[in-house]
Amino acid sequence: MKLDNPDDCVDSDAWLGLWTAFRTIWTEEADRIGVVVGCSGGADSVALVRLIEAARRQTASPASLVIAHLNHGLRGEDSDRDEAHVRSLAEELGREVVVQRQKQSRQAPVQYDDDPDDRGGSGQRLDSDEASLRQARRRFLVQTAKQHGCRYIALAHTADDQAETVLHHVLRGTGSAGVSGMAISTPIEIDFIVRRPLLNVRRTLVRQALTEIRQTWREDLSNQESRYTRNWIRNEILPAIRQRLPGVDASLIRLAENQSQTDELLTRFGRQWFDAFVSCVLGSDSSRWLRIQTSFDRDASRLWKHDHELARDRAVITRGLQWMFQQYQLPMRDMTQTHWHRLCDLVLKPHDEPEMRSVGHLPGRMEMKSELHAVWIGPIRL
Ligand SMILES: Nc1ncnc2c1ncn2[C@@H]1O[C@H](COP(=O)(O)OP(=O)(O)OP(=O)(O)O)[C@@H](O)[C@H]1O
Repeated sequence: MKLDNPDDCVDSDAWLGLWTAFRTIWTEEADRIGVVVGCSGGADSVALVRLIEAARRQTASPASLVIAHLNHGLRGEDSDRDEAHVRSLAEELGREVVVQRQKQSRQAPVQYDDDPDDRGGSGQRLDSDEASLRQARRRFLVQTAKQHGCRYIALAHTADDQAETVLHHVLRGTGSAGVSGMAISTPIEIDFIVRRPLLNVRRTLVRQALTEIRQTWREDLSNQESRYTRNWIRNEILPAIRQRLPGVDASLIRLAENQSQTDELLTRFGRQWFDAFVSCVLGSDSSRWLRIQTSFDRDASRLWKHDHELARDRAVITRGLQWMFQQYQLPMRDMTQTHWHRLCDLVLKPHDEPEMRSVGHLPGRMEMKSELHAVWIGPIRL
């Protein structure tokens, strides 16, 4: 069966169902934008490559589609077979493939704004190993997008991944952002957008569709082991809950949708708060400091003058501070609830003397200072 065009697969109900769900998110506008697709060789990402390829051909779009695979090399020959599978898929489609073999050295974790699994604490060591792999993939995908002039990075997360993510966050303890799960579109590193066009699709539909169109994929057998908390939730916890509450996945997904609406609103206020109250100041030794205005006397904060309560709302300030950390790429991974509370308290109640005083440290060897009408954080390297 030829797979270049979705019309070639009309005899597959599952493929058509998958194509329709994909097309509600991946519009014709998306066809005109260069994309890097992260492909592990697994069912979901193989399907995503096929779908984006079909969309490109349907609209005869010349925009690039780069297939990117990071070979972590953790499963010996099995990893090499995954890589070979991705290479042969790219060759069959006549698309460029970028493969990188990961060096087996530990790199310092880097926080990415949109990775919900990276929010809210360190968790167990194994889980943080898994988070490091995910971060290495993100670094690689962003780098590939930069090198190929692509704006989109497409990932194949499904509705099942969303349900697992939300439950994982709830069990581990999370803020509102964690309960929102993953978004269909998230900006990353200013110039790029992570797209998740399969986020409303169930994993079973993907597999059924691939089987019907006779497209093979690689099965990562290590996913069946429950060593990682994420796999344990996928393999043991969710199936056990489903036996008694068959609608659990839908409930978790709905919870994420509802929460993300509230969360968007909070982020909007948080950004406005940041714009009104935060400025970056060059220190005497050419280091930089962030100055957080705590009074309403600047022109920029006029917006907030008529709504003092909102400007002093803890949730808004905390979100504004988190936005500030993202904008200046400050190390957020090691920030605990206690750090956020401490910062928030300082902003709400700075010292009432005019002299600046050091009032503690933050992760990443940063210092907090407080004075009348302002809190300072730094030094930071830009
Ligand atoms: N080794 C990899 N190289 C490039 N991209 C990857 C790699 N592993 C995963 N991705 C991308 O990141 C997404 C999320 O990763 P995750 O580990 O949750 O997926 P997965 O279980 O490997 O699923 P699948 O490959 O079936 O999509 C994948 O859907 C895929 O788009």
